[in-house]
Amino acid sequence: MVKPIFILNGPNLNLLGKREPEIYGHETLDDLKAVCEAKAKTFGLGVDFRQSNHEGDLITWIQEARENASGLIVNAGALTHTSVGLLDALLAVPVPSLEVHLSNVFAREPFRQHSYISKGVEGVICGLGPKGYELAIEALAAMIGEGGKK
Ligand SMILES: O=C(O)[C@]1(O)C[C@H](CCCOc2ccccc2)[C@@H](O)[C@H](O)C1
Repeated sequence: MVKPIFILNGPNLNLLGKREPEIYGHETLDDLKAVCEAKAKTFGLGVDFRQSNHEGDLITWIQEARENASGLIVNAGALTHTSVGLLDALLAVPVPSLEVHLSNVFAREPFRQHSYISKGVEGVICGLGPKGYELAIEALAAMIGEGGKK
């Protein structure tokens, strides 16, 4: 049995669809979960989709992914721009990992244009909304199929 893809979402992503639709779209987090589950199913993969407003939860879940995930997608929210703890956790993950952002962070405020966590993943997708999550799942499916180790 192939282990699921962990999809971990950080602070304030529980507000998706409720505020700032001009930046983050109208889809709710539940809508995004459904999109991810449907996409993963086309590759015969399951999804473990989580969200927390707490850095420690995300660190614990990334550590859990070491043994229990076939791949990892992280949208760390604002912690992207602050957290060495998340980077250290990601550096210890042996499975393929990708960073995703709904918005094009490079077209926004300067402080959003640096990621502490990008050094801990294989690749980054940003600016494509929920499609970015779908593309990340497609990429992970290919990476997992190629042997799946970082
Ligand atoms: O574009 C992304 O996915 C971000 O990770 C979203 C973060 C924000 C999380 C969502 O925050 C919301 C706030 C209000 C309404 C909806 C979402 C932001 O801090 C990053 O720079 C880029």
